[in-house]
Amino acid sequence: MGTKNAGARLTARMVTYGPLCVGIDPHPGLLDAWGLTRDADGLRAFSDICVRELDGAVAALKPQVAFFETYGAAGIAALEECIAFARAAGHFVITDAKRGDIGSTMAGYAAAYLAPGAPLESDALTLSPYLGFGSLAPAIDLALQHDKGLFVLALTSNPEGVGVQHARTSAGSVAGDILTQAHEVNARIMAGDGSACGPIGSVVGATVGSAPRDLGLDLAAFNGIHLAPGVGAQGAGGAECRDVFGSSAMLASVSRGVLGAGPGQLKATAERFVADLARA
Ligand SMILES: O=C(O)c1cc(=O)[nH]c(=O)n1[C@@H]1O[C@H](COP(=O)(O)O)[C@@H](O)[C@H]1O
Repeated sequence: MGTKNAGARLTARMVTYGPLCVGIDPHPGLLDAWGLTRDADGLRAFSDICVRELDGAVAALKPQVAFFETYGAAGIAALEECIAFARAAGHFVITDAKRGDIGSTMAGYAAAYLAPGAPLESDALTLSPYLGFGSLAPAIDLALQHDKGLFVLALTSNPEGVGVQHARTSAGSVAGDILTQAHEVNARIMAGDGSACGPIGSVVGATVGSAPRDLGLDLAAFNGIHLAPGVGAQGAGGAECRDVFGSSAMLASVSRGVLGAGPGQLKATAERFVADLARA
């Protein structure tokens, strides 16, 4: 194990570049708008532009696998190239696959994205804990073994998540239980490596408004990074991030809000989001 866990490494990047992650989400309409083809060549060109223009501008890049899977094997090959190129350029890559399964199947997903040398090896992976937080154990074990990061869905940015995530449990709420269990894993790792932040982050949408308060959650007490999608196209900005997260360690995630600006404008647009977050 290295000297700094993935959460601590990402924290250092957030200090250097600001708390912004840009999603590489090659929507078909964006491929059209960028003058690219709706195929693997288009995905490859789209990814290259994102990686090059956002070099030295953001703490992390987050390729969303769905937009690559659409094109089958050729799309997955483009995703492999996207991740490898971004990591080689020095980016911290959070692959957004929202994986969640059980036992050996979960282990398979984890190996795909977190094992050193795997074709899709990333710095971190998004996970869905809605088959039970404990079902994520194979991914957690592999992530800890190889100093990778995980982002576990807690309070997602979409309104449909409420019915599941706000459900009450004996200890509080489903989302609260997920944060608690992630916190416990982080505490163990931080005790071992002396870091101020653990490798298991959460996903809490910047659009969730008063939900954390309503559920009695103290996001600032969490010992990992909150990945906060919902900024930009889904309506949240710096002010909403401040209201939801206060002084928490928060990494705002924007896809269309940056990508919509088009080639040549990605860096300047990302910098405007960083400035808005800094003001808030
Ligand atoms: O895990 C995510 O990144 C995620 C979680 C969530 O609660 N909401 C959410 O929108 N996302 C992802 O964040 C991105 C949001 O894209 P934009 O709405 O275009 O900024 C998409 O790739 C979503 O899949």
